[in-house]
Amino acid sequence: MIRIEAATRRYGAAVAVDGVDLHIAEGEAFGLLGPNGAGKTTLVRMLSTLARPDGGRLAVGGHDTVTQAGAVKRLLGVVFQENNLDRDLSPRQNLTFHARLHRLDHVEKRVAAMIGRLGLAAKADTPVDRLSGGQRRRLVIGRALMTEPKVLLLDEPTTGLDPAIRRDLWDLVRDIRDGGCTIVLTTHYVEEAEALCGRVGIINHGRIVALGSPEELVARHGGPRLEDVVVALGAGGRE
Ligand SMILES: Nc1ncnc2c1ncn2[C@@H]1O[C@H](COP(=O)(O)OP(=O)(O)OP(=O)(O)O)[C@@H](O)[C@H]1O
Repeated sequence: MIRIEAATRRYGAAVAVDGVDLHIAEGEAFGLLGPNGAGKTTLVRMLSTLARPDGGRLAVGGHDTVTQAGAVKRLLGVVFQENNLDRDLSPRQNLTFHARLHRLDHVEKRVAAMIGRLGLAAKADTPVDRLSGGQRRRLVIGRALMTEPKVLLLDEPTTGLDPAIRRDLWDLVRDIRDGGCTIVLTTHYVEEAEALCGRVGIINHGRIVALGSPEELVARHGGPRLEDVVVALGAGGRE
């Protein structure tokens, strides 16, 4: 579903992503794990067509992210770190606006179903301003799901949330994964990658320094936990 070949992106003299090769199969939940500045967001921005690679190529569903950006975008749901919701509007209004923008049919029904799925029925008509951080995050993810994407890109979906709320969001991500959507998620949190991802790439200084299932990485690099592997590979920084 996703093929990344020798992808490179520079900012001035700094290399944010440095020759990354990565294939992600349909239905996989893949985690990109690494410290601040490792290149995770840049890689996700390239996949989402927002940033062009300086070298190499990236393809989603067989479509090139540069020359076939429109086709790529139709397959994608993207959630970046900033919530960028309209804070004066309610969840229902935010989702309805998004659905109309994408010319979806049966908007009212779709929006009601999504609000139920997100567990936001009690807050459906409350301005976003008055929702908790966790509820806002759910809403942003739900908004990205409105178009029924084949691939969901989640850039640090739980950063800044407290642990209990983070676990609530994990349930939502598991539900999306179990529905067959391919997921690429970036995270600082080792336990998040272990909880959600069948395969993990550890990224540091723009390079993938280890790749495999959490269990494989622990076995290959000496555990006892994935966290030890991350630290051993020198990618251990956390917020
Ligand atoms: N627009 C930009 N202009 C200049 N440098 C940038 C830009 N975006 C990213 N960088 C640099 O590229 C490198 C990789 O950044 P990136 O945001 O991809 O890392 P990250 O792993 O997502 O980090 P974080 O966990 O902090 O979000 C960093 O050194 C960063 O300073």
